[in-house]
Amino acid sequence: MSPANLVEITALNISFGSNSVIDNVSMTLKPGEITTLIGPNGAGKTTLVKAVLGLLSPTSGTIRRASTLRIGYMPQKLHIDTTFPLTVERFLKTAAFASIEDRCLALQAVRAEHLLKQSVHSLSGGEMQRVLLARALLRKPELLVLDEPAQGVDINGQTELYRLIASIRDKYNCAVLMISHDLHLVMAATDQVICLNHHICCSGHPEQVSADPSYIELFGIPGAENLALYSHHHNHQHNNHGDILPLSEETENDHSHCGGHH
Ligand SMILES: Nc1ncnc2c1ncn2[C@@H]1O[C@H](COP(=O)(O)OP(=O)(O)OP(=O)(O)O)[C@@H](O)[C@H]1O
Repeated sequence: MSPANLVEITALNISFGSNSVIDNVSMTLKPGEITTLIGPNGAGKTTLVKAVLGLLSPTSGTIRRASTLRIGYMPQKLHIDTTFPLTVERFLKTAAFASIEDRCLALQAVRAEHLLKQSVHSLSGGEMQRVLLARALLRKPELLVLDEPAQGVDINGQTELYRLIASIRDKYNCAVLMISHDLHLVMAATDQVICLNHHICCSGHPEQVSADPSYIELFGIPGAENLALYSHHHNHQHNNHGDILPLSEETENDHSHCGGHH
């Protein structure tokens, strides 16, 4: 396995009985790279994520993980009994062995330190997702796996959440693998898009995928137009002081670069 990769998936097949859900999928996850899985309902996105997490075994093919890989997982939704009194602080304590400092740092990273003493039952959709994200960060993950992180979050909150995910990637240099249906919102904050419909229909940088005929066939032209509208052209980068710098030829051609551009 290449030391540059955190996860290497080769010719993966997963079937449930005669139902072939994952068909010959190969992909890699690298530190500092955000990979977004898109695809229609039932395409196998959750199945693929479960396989990456080690919760499902391949029918054939291989999944190699870097030894001692630490994974932080943010579930789509967490059902907490509303009769059970639970503050954010207690909720984070139940999740992983972590010091008070770690819990505060994780909450700071998601800009939710003010919620520490609040009941989890009183949080808004966006606040709850940020607390779930903080919980995933407690493991100091090298790979962060997010299953539809913006579920139940209003449109402004969604944009902010995806920005937050990109800033967490920058800060921790972790890989991010996420499932998303918010195609137009996610495009600006992703390095690699994998369009899955059991097999990989197309993959690559957001701009490439949104122009791919198999993507347009799956999601239609309006979807593609939206993406073109929202897709982010990296025509500059920033130094550590926030000054705008022209792109070097190398970075201009490499949209998966994860340095100071936005
Ligand atoms: N444990 C299982 N046993 C049998 N079939 C399963 C199992 N898990 C998933 N499937 C089937 O595999 C297919 C893909 O499911 P999966 O949840 O991976 O899709 P998805 O792309 O995440 O869909 P959605 O966008 O609707 O969440 C579905 O037809 C589902 O019924």
